Amino acid sequence: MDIDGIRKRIDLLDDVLLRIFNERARLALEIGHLKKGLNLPVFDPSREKRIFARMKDENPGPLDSDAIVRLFERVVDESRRLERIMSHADEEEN
Ligand SMILES: C=C(O[C@@H]1C=C(C(=O)O)C=C[C@H]1O)C(=O)O
Repeated sequence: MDIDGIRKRIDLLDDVLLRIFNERARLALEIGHLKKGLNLPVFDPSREKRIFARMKDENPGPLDSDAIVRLFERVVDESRRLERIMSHADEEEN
């Protein structure tokens, strides 16, 4: 396949990633609301460790383990950021 053809396939995958990143963030926000109601902290390091370990175990490559962890750290970092923004917005409303 030529470069344009491969780029079209990448664009389609990027569309899927965009949807999935946002769906994941929505679920993290739901958890954020529940944790707030239960007075639990946003950051759950043991849960994050389990996510990274599972993704390393399931990783088929060619990305190596370090790359997978870096990518998931970024994704999880953004969910935490969103949870905090939501949590502060709730506080300002009340
Ligand atoms: C969504 C949660 O909040 C945070 C974000 C996580 C994630 O994006 O998967 C995991 C743990 C928490 O630090 C959670 O506690 O599950």
